Amino acid sequence: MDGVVDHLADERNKAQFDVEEMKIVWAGSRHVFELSDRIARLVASDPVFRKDNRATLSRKDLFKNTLRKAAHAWKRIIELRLSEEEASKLRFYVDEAAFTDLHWGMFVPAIKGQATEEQQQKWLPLAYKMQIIGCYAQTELGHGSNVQGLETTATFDPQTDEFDIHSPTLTSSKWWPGGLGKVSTHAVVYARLITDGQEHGVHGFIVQLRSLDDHLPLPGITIGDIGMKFGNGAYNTMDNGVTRNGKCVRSNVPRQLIYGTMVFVRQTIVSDASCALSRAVCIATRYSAVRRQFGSQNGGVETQVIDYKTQQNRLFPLLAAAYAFRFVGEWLKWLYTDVTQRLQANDFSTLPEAHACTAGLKSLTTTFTADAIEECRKLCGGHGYLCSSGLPELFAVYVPACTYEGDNVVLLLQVARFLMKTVSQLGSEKKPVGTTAYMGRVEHLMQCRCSVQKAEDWLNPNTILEAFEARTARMSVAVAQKLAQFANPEEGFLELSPNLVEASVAHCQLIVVSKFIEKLQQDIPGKGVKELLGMLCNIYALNILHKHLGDFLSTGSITPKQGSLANDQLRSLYSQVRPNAIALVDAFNYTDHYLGSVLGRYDGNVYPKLYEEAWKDPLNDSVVPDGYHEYIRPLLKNQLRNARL
Ligand SMILES: CCCCCCCCCCCCCCC/C=C/C(=O)SCCNC(=O)CCNC(=O)[C@H](O)C(C)(C)COP(=O)(O)OP(=O)(O)OC[C@H]1O[C@@H](n2cnc3c(N)ncnc32)[C@H](O)[C@@H]1OP(=O)(O)O
Ligand SMILES: Cc1cc2nc3c(=O)[nH]c(=O)nc-3n(C[C@H](O)[C@H](O)[C@H](O)COP(=O)(O)OP(=O)(O)OC[C@H]3O[C@@H](n4cnc5c(N)ncnc54)[C@H](O)[C@@H]3O)c2cc1C
Repeated sequence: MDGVVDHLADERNKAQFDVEEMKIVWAGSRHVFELSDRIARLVASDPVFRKDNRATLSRKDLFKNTLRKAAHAWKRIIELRLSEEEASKLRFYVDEAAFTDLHWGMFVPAIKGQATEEQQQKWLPLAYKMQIIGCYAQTELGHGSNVQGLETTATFDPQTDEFDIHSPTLTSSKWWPGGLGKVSTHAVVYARLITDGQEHGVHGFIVQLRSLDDHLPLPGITIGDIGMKFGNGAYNTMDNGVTRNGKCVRSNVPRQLIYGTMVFVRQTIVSDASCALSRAVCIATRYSAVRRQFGSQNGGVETQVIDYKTQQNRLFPLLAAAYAFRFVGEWLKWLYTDVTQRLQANDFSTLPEAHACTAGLKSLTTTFTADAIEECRKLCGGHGYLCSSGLPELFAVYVPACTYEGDNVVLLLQVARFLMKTVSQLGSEKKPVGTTAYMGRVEHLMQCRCSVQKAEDWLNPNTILEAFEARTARMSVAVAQKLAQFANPEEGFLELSPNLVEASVAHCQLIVVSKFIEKLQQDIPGKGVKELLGMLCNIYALNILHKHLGDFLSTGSITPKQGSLANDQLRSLYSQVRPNAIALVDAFNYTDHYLGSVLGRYDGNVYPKLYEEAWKDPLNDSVVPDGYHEYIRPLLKNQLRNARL
């Protein structure tokens, strides 16, 4: 900030906690903080990684530009001998959806998680050196959610010792895989395995798609891009592909390990949610402190919009959620590491819980984040609608996260199956453990009474936890009792699916709240850091309680009076967080390059930069627009009408 006026300096001076220490908490460790900081600055200072022109480029130019950036990123990774961790941070800060996301995020993990030792030795070195580029080809035109409904077949031919991958119908074309359309040379293709005329369900196969010499599709394979997607720029940097037919290489994988890749990717999506959410919140918070409307007395300054309680009521729960998702993401990473170690030792016992947690939290955090980005746009008023605010593009890139890697409702129904199984086993030998351990106290939770008598009582973490546990246990038991009335359980499951989804949401919210509370039990250094995190935890929990008051009241988990007291406490928490708001978003340590927003600039110098940015639009290249002579001038001169007379 040397030599630059900091318009947010007063705000930064108000902070009541140690921002530098909060940066470490947010990053996860001092090591990660220092590494991220160094790589973020490296990317921000490199002109090739410029991204402020994305919204105005044509699809072809946009895509070529993405290829250029990906190639440059790889060059820098090699030149600087970056570690895997540094390289992945570099791709993160380049901040452009690209084929590399699928290569590193799905193709490599799928091989690592599903291929045999021999296959890994063959394919991983090629993939690590990017001598082959891979994608993940599961979804078809006709089926995405229903994986068992995929139509592509892989028939083993003992004569040639090969699998013949065949898409017999239009609907069996692979449709959506990122990177498939124009770039990938290889894919992990999911197909129904057939040997000796017998079917063995869906398996993954490594298939070469394109020649490594001239990039042309191999014989029998038709490939292309599926067309423009939502939003200009945004996800259109990605070539989502369609492909049909194909001869094949060889592979075969242990059935259950296919699930491991989905568990892994969903876990990473939860961590990514906190990044996208914190980014939107950072923009909206800084701008809310810069923007002033109304309230001026005798010609004095107007009120900063962040001081309006309605603005705080919309913004601060999103800020709190960004931190909450960060911590639940950390925990989920631990859970994933644990389940992976067990899977390697052929222990599948914790897979159902890992599946339920990753599926449920992926659904909860992405739905919330997509809605929150849009709310942040509205929090920025009219200027939020400008591409230079960064929010429209962020929304367009982010919103498909609610669909990819499992539609969010379909995933909540998976959680519901797990919950219903847990409830049905209550009272048996099998005790609920992990995230469902609270069900072990179901008798208490069905009849306990919330003890809150005054607003401050809601600051007690045990009180919050018990209210959330009671709500979830009661909703789950109620729907399980309704299910039991159906002669056919599958029919009952379909009929009651909206109630089941609601119980799943409650369960997932409970997980997030409980992991935030657990985080606060750790030793957290730095003046005021733990106190601020405690406030955010309470805001996250009490805001959910307020938004889902119907659940809490109808289950009798709290009384209407206690609901009202929770709301009073929320307002008081907003006042306490207010002076710390800017510092809390500074703790994300985002560069202006990464934020990509004039409204969210670190220095708060919004108006001159908005003005400057507007002049850069290609429409302003000429004062008189193209088309004036054909269409505007004749109108103004009434020439068309005169011609008719
Ligand atoms: C501003 C600029 C910003 C720029 C940012 C740039 C960054 C952007 C980067 C973005 C990159 C994003 C890349 C996106 C890539 C997307 C990839 C994809 O989408 S890949 C395709 C993913 N597809 C799915 O997820 C399909 C969803 N469907 C399923 O997962 C399953 O089929 C199902 C969960 C719906 C289950 O179906 P069902 O037929 O009912 O069950 P099954 O027979 O399959 O299984 C029965 C049994 O298994 C258990 N199960 C199911 N799944 C799992 C699992 N994953 N792990 C463990 N166990 C699982 C299930 O519970 C059943 O158990 P049971 O005990 O029998 O009850
Ligand atoms: C940007 C993007 C990138 C993608 N990248 C990849 C990729 O790299 N590789 C890949 O293989 N795939 C990819 N996909 C595909 C993605 O995984 C699927 O679109 C996703 O799994 C959802 O499946 P679907 O499209 O079949 O939705 P559908 O299942 O057709 O969903 C349509 C509607 O039906 C509802 N529904 C479906 N089943 C049920 C049910 N049982 N009960 C109640 N409601 C139900 C859903 O909630 C939804 O509202 C990508 C998709 C997008 C948008």
